[in-house]
Amino acid sequence: MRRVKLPFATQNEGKIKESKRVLSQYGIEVVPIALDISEPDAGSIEHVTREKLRQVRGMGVDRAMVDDAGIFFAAYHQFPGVLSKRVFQGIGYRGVMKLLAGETRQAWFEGGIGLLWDGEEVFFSARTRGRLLESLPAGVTPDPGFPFDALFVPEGEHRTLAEMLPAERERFSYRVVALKELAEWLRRREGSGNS
Ligand SMILES: O=c1[nH]c(=O)c2ncn([C@@H]3O[C@H](COP(=O)(O)OP(=O)(O)OP(=O)(O)O)[C@@H](O)[C@H]3O)c2[nH]1
Repeated sequence: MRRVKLPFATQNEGKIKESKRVLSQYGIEVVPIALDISEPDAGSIEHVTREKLRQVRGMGVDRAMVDDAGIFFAAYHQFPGVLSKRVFQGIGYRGVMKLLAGETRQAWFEGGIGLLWDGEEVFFSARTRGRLLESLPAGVTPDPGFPFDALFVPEGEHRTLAEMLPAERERFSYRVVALKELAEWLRRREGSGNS
């Protein structure tokens, strides 16, 4: 596939780093763009992702990617989900620990990626299951954009996502799964006839 530029409408540094790393392997150059998008505070990840895409389209952009993601605690119903950012900003690790005291630690991440490509809209999604530790492991400095990575141990692992190198983390990242699907879609779309 010839190199393509993919504008990414996000303010989250963690999402930018992860998507650049994955998509550069496919010849896709992620270019962050700052757009003023207001996020609905209810509904599914797919609903919020599609709503972000709708707003981007409304700004006259014809090629862009958006990402919406969140963590879901098995102890609660669809929570915090699309509210993950706001809930964490409000209650921090101390509040999360209180919410989960005496409850199942099972949790999953769910992420949606929306692609707007020459007027066409495509949605990709994936999940990663795991559990949340009862406290932050010693020596881990949480990434402000990905605070739950510091507590989240994916199924089949004993380390948190934050303790893994980026390349190791790829095996467990729902975002990477969705990004790879997006890359394959773009390869099919842009691939033929190009070097
Ligand atoms: O530990 C984490 N590892 C991840 O991989 C991850 N992905 C999402 N999240 C959390 O869920 C919120 C979603 O927020 P979100 O999708 O609304 O994004 P955001 O507002 O940060 O950026 P934007 O893309 O909307 O500009 C984020 O703030 C984080 O708290 C993650 N936490």
